[in-house]
Amino acid sequence: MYSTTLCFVVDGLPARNVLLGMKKNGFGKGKYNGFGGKIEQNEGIKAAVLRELEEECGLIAAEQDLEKVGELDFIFPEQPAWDHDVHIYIVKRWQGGIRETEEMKPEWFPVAAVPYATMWQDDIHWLPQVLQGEKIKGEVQFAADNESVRAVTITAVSSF
Ligand SMILES: Nc1[nH]c(=O)nc2c1ncn2[C@H]1C[C@H](O)[C@@H](COP(=O)(O)OP(=O)(O)OP(=O)(O)O)O1
Repeated sequence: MYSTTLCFVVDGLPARNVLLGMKKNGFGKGKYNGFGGKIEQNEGIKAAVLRELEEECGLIAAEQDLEKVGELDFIFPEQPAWDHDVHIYIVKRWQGGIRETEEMKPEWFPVAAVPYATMWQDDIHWLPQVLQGEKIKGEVQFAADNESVRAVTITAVSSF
């Protein structure tokens, strides 16, 4: 099981607007998501969050501006090599301008218009809570098509 990061850029918490990226290549291509990717060997989790944020949408933030809001395990019973966990963060303060990169095309969405139909199918089960300011932990198990959700368990947690 490998570890990844996922960072949502918001204008406050509860969020009114969230920055999502349309993934242009690789895992999750064609889906909107927060910014993130694999944590490299010997890399701290927050350092990985900041590296991926800058690589994917050009924004520069500091470790103290990152707020951990979630931890999920993604399980693919038909494709165990894809099993991974994700450390989810929110950032409300940043520097630099948003830019499209080779990996992602960023776009702001009002929270009421988050494009869940064009996102990973599990997101509707936990992202609304996160954008409201809740913290969550859980597990998502995918079906045989490695896309549909077979089972989801999400619990609210008070802190990380
Ligand atoms: N079911 C799911 N729901 C979700 O919201 N995000 C998911 C997800 N499954 C994976 N992700 C996120 C986690 C992570 O930010 C990203 C996948 O990262 P990967 O590193 O596997 O992909 P990349 O193709 O970007 O590879 P690298 O650039 O080499 O890290 O997608």
